[in-house]
Amino acid sequence: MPAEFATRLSVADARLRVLELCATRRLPAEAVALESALGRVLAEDLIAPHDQPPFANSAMDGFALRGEELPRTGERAFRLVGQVLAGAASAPDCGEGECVRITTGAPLPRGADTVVIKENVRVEGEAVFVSAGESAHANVRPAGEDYRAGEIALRAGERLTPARLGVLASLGQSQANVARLPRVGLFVTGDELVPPSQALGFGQIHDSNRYSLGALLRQCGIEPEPVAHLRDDPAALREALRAAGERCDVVVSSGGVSAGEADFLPNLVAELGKVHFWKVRMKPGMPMLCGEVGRALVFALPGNPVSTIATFLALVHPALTALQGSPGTAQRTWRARLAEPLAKKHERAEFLRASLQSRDDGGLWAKPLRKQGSGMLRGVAEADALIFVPEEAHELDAGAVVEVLPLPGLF
Ligand SMILES: Nc1nc2c(c(=O)[nH]1)N[C@H]1C(S)=C(S)[C@@H](COP(=O)(O)OP(=O)(O)OC[C@H]3O[C@@H](n4cnc5c(N)ncnc54)[C@H](O)[C@@H]3O)O[C@H]1N2
Ligand code: MOO
Repeated sequence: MPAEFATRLSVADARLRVLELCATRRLPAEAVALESALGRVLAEDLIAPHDQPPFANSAMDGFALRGEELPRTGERAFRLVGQVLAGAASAPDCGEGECVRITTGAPLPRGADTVVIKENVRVEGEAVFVSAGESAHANVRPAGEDYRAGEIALRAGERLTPARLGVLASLGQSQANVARLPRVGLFVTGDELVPPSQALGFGQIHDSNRYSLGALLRQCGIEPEPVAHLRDDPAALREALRAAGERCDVVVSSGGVSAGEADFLPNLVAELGKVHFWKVRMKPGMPMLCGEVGRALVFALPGNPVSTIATFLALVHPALTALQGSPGTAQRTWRARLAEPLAKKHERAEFLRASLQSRDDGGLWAKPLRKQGSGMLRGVAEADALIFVPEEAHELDAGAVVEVLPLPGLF
């Protein structure tokens, strides 16, 4: 195994290295219909091609008139000269002493600058009586009050949420220019693994990482290639890695990356491509490896089910978003207070499984769960978030502010 790769990196350094690697591998843009663009990352700024709203319009159902003519005392009658409903082909003008019946969203008639809601007037034939107390310019939405033509409405790197898809549509876009999704190959390795549908023989366990990892990828909007189960056989692993390196942008694997007699992946990645780093000072997940084979970035994650999830969240998720040009939510820092004191003996950073509680005083509190073993899925299954305990923190009091990484699907 060649020695020229970094090892035992801090989580922060590993993340920086991953982001550097992704910066040189940005995925190209493609046009996608809005219906399919949820969760995708914009590849270019969207400049508003027109004002939004495109014309001044009424915010309420009522009567459009000239605000300067509103009575200061008593009431005043306005002559009703017509109506304009949302979607009408034209609107009558509003002259002195006149008013026009208007509905929400309808263009404001020329001459009018104010809408009085229908609940506040009395209509007698052609006369509309308005009392004192109304405000000039009320209930009018000026053209461009939301977005002005020419301004940046959405920025490259922003993930398309339901509201942002609405913005694109409201500005006349039927497609979004987004980064292509990474093609991800997913391997689970290990002779002990059998599918959940198969009865367990001696020393066998059901393969759970295939489902956890597949679901984590789907929550990133990525449908992985059909998952390959590889035996702990160097020839099979070599061929699978080599082939995946030709067609994938990213390869994610679980298992076979530590120090055991059947842990072949580090040597194979070094042989077929390059190891960027192996081992990160985190618990769980220390043995993870990042390298490249062919055109694919390779993330070989430790097989312990919790280690697999923690390393995915800490380092693979940021990579997947960075490849698409998004700073990503993984980089967003959430803070909470510790619901109970913590003691950590080792020198690695720790990702503790925790439940989150949003208390009445507005504070967010994180309570570590009891099952913290890296093979104990129950800990993550019952958790809302991972508490990040930095390397240097050994004793933390209840109430201490800590960084938390919400598990996908929580927000
Ligand atoms: N002598 C040492 N032993 C170990 C070290 C070490 O540094 N020196 N590191 C330990 C740590 S920490 C971890 S984490 C594991 C990681 O090992 P591997 O990545 O090589 O993974 P495996 O040995 O293949 O599996 C570990 C564990 O996880 C189970 N597993 C594997 N794949 C799946 C799956 N798809 N679904 C469910 N469970 C899976 C597997 O049966 C093992 O129990 O190594 C420690 N050892
Ligand atoms: O790092 Mo291992 O993931 O502690 O069990």
